Amino acid sequence: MIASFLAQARWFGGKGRAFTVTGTRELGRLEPAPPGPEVVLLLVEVSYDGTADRELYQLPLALYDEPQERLEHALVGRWPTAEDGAFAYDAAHDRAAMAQLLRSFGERPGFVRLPGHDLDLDAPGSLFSGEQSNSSVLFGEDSVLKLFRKVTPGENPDITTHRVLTEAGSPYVAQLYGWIEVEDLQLGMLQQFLRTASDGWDLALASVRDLFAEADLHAEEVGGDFAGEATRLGTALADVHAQLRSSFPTAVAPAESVAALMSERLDAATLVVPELAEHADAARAVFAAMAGLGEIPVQRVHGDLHLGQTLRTVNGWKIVDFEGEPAKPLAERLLPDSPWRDVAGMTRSFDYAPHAVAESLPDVDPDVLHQRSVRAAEWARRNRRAFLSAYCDDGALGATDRVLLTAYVVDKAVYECVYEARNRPTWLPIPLAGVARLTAG
Ligand SMILES: Nc1ncnc2c1ncn2[C@@H]1O[C@H](COP(=O)(O)OP(=O)(O)O)[C@@H](O)[C@H]1O
Ligand SMILES: O=P(O)(O)O[C@H]1O[C@H](CO)[C@@H](O[C@H]2O[C@H](CO)[C@@H](O)[C@H](O)[C@H]2O)[C@H](O)[C@H]1O
Repeated sequence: MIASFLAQARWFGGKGRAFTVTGTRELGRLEPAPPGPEVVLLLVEVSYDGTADRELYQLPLALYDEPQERLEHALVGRWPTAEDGAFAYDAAHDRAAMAQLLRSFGERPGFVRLPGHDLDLDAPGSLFSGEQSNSSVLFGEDSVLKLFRKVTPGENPDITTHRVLTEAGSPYVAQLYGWIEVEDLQLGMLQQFLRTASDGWDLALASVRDLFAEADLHAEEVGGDFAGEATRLGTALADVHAQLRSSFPTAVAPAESVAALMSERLDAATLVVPELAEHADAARAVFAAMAGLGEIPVQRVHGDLHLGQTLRTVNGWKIVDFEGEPAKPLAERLLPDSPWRDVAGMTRSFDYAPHAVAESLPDVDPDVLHQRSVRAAEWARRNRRAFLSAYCDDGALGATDRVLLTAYVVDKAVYECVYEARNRPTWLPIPLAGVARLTAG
């Protein structure tokens, strides 16, 4: 029953692989506060058939004696109890269960609350993003609880990075209010709800649509020009990187080993996306150029930055989700990395946005298609330049930085090919064309 629930959940990372649920463990129970349910903090172990791979997922359950029609879509199955067996629902979808979780902050061991914010413990909860790697529940207009779905023992970088930036007073993140920690598992993160936020990805798409609607104008001439925002994003990222450099350990890494990892990732990606093979030699040449750079500085970074991880508020841009690439093992996500990885992530996003809009438009004659692709490239170039220039504090990118950035951009586009093949196959052409362009000539 749990296996079939997992298989259809967007946040389940094992989609497309044969797996078995090899264990469940209760991490705790929150007593019912009638008419609310009993909440079981459940950990599910998943093993992938024919491999030694194992993963842990958090599936908090709301147990009710009677079926709950309003929660039908979140039914996990029947759960054994002393009596007949309860109806078990994914608790993230249940307001009453989430209210119990919120009220536990500062009350129950493991529900850690940071000072500095008068938390509204009675705010009503509603799931506002169940379609991501994790599930986020909004409490009134006060706070957001992100329940981590795939969990690994040890530090969760989303919590520790937010904590450091909150304590340093960074204006570029939502303030951390607390977290849930049971044994050595960090299960959830409670933070400031950014009430006035607009998603950076949505704003970028709106800007591109504005450009496409004005056949005779250039990107800088349309009302929805995004370059000012791209500039502010560059400033925000530079500031966050500087803060992370001063708060977490820094080091240097041999460029040769980083380049070797990129090549390995390319080999693995080519098995999933065979179309990458024709660009593999050119991509390896990009990585080889980087390998010759000696040692490169590394530090705590975001790790999976793209426009969808940025929110525009009345108080400027905020960066969210410091968990790193969802597919990477935790140990790897905690390692210091090059800040160019984040810059590359944004660079790729500036390429994605115009091409995602172009892909969504109905097919038309070749001249229009050509014109659209020229204008998509123009939008991407303009915003990439604005972002980079602000990131470098209006200075130009040095030759070494350019080589590094190019390698990280290619690496990111290769990663995206695998991500799209697994999650949104119709979008695969976007990063694939990116790899082709980046490695051409
Ligand atoms: N503090 C916040 N306030 C308002 N919205 C937020 C906040 N944090 C994240 N979001 C929104 O929720 C979405 C999911 O958050 P994110 O941290 O990226 O979760 P996931 O790990 O599931 O991808 C983001 O795209 C953003 O739009
Ligand atoms: O937000 P997540 O941490 O789950 O990141 C994953 O999903 C992203 C898509 O939601 C994916 O981003 C890719 O698509 C974006 C448009 O939807 C685009 O802006 C990004 O540039 C592109 O990488 C991300 O790679 C993946 O890790």
